[in-house]
Amino acid sequence: MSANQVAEHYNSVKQTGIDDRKESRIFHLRNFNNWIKSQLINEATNRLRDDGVRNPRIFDLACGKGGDLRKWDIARAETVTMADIASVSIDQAKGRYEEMRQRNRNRIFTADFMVVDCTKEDIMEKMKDKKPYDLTSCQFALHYSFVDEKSARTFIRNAVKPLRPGGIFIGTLPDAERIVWAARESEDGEFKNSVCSIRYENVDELRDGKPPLFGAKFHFVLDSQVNCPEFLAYFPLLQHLLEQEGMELLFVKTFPEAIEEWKEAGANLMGRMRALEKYPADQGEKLSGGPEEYKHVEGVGNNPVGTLSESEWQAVCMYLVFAFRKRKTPADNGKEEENTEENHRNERKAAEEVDRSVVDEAGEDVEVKRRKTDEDVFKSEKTEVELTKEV
Ligand SMILES: C[S@@+](CC[C@H](N)C(=O)[O-])C[C@H]1O[C@@H](n2cnc3c(N)ncnc32)[C@H](O)[C@@H]1O
Repeated sequence: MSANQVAEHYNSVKQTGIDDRKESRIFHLRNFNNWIKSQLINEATNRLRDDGVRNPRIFDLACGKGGDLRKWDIARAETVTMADIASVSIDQAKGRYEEMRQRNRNRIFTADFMVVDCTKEDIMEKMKDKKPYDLTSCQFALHYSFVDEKSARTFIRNAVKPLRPGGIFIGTLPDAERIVWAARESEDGEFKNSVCSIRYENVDELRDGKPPLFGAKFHFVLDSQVNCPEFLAYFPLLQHLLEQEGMELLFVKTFPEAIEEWKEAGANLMGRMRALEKYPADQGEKLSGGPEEYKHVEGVGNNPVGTLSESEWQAVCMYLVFAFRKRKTPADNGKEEENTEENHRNERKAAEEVDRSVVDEAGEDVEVKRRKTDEDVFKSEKTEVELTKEV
């Protein structure tokens, strides 16, 4: 499985229209994943504001078709560099950006687009603008690089090298421990429900209890769309590799933990993004799954709640969010001291802005209903990190 095959796969994925997306069995799951990304970006940009950065410089690594462009506008980005291995995706991202720029009459961040294999090339050599970045975001993509150690290390270096000291690296990725647990629960290494299936390729590795740290291949099919093979990225290993690149962990959460943390602050946005499905459905509307998918909310009677079908929830439980910060050297800290007065002024301005945006927000209130089976999500495997020397 080479990076070229990943590019070929993503280049051949058909772009879907809004109507197709609405009809999809996983309409709410997709919206939900977008909500998680929005909350994560929000959390990171709030931390940057605390550092006095109001218009962050952003590197969107493995940006795909530019699905996060609007989020960068909301984050008041100064500039965004978008990189992906799939040239067709980069063309679509450019097209979307141009549309946004025209709609906003040029009052939008500047953007730069690059087709690049981040497991092989040095991104810094390709970047036109060498000024350091405040935030790198890598959504649902980092794990592809875990095909082997060299690729993973190169990808990770590319993610963090462009950051300034104090800069933040955020991302989402499949939760390796959860996936191994789900595959082990099944007889043939395949977990399956009505929206997704996850098959671990080498079942013997699971039986031996030792999937490899790199090259642990699995196949994820979502809503019948076959994806290219993916690789487990054990979080303790990822953390170890990032620490070697001068990063420190801010947080890691499973998606269910992230929901618990962000559901109040993000409730309005959740309503607007239609991240949850209304149960019971309005008259004339259909639920996206069969009745067996909503047993956990059967008791709500006529008081509608926001929820996800059981199968979508199981898919949600397969992911993690994380954030790391680039460590500052004593010299960097000295520079920060000199700017303290300016930082305070910026912080006050930013606080006023946050207050205003809260007042501006209008949207349906939603209630997040958790499932009884949540506890299952936190079962984990012990991971040992044994690595070869620097590649
Ligand atoms: C699941 S998509 C996620 C896209 C986007 N980040 C999002 O959240 O919608 C994974 C992306 O990773 C990109 N990718 C995979 N391997 C890559 C590599 N070696 N270098 C750059 N991009 C890569 C793919 O082309 C694809 O666009």
